[in-house]
Amino acid sequence: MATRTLIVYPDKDLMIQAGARRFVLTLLDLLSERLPDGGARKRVDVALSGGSAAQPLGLVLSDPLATAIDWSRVHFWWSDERFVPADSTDRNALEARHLLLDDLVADGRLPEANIHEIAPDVRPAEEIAKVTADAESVDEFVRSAADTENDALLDAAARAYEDELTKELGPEPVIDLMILGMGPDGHYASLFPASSGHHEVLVSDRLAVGVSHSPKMPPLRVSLTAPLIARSRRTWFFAAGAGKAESLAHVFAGADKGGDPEYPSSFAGGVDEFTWFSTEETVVKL
Ligand SMILES: O=C1O[C@H](COP(=O)(O)O)[C@@H](O)[C@H](O)[C@H]1O
Repeated sequence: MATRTLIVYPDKDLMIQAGARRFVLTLLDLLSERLPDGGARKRVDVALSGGSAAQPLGLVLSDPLATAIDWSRVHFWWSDERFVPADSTDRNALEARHLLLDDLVADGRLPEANIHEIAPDVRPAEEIAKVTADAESVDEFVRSAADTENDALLDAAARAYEDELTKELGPEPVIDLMILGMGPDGHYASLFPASSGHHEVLVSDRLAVGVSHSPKMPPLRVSLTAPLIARSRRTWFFAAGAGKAESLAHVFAGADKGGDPEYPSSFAGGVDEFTWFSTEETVVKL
């Protein structure tokens, strides 16, 4: 495991700009890397996240070095996804498509087949609205029927993603560059604190899991699991804002003790690199 490195910028804007440059240069380097046998690396697998960790993507194409990237050898995955319809603005994949991927696909640089999205919710809108309401019903029978339906769909989506990961990357998939964000409660991907009733961060026998009743909206999600995230070659965290200062301190303290389910980001890591990018106001409690 790589030792944790912390980089603290004066503000979020600089963190995002530096993140975009670092992303371009890292992709270029990974694609140009010579393997021990002298051969070239065939592909680079990147996992994206939503929210602030996605923001650098919007600046990538303005970097002059971006034209040197052979995007046909880059594959995109997600650390987590909101289980909503494909055209919902809540989709992390849609956000990344708008920020970067659509342009690359449109001009033929990135094959659509290199974009590995987690399945969306394909139920009709009225059915989603009804099941969503039922899942919050005071009637336990109604609530349990809604949960059963949602959980089955989430599990099917998680298993389909596991199948795609193993089909593409073998039985022990490893992501080359894992890009994560940390929420103010210390969650990463869609792995939430234990006190919110969630224990998915402790799941060790799956590559991806379904998450229902997420404490952050929308309530249905699919997430990569902690062991898969922790064995990524390079892992980057983006965490900015005074509202994340308390959690960041707990996450670092938890990580030093092997992980704290109350602050799930404490379970993350990287094999060759593990770097946190943050801002002055976010590190005040460290
Ligand atoms: O809901 C989510 O939140 C986390 C953190 O988002 P941030 O905007 O506070 O950085 C994000 O990394 C994850 O992908 C997303 O689904």
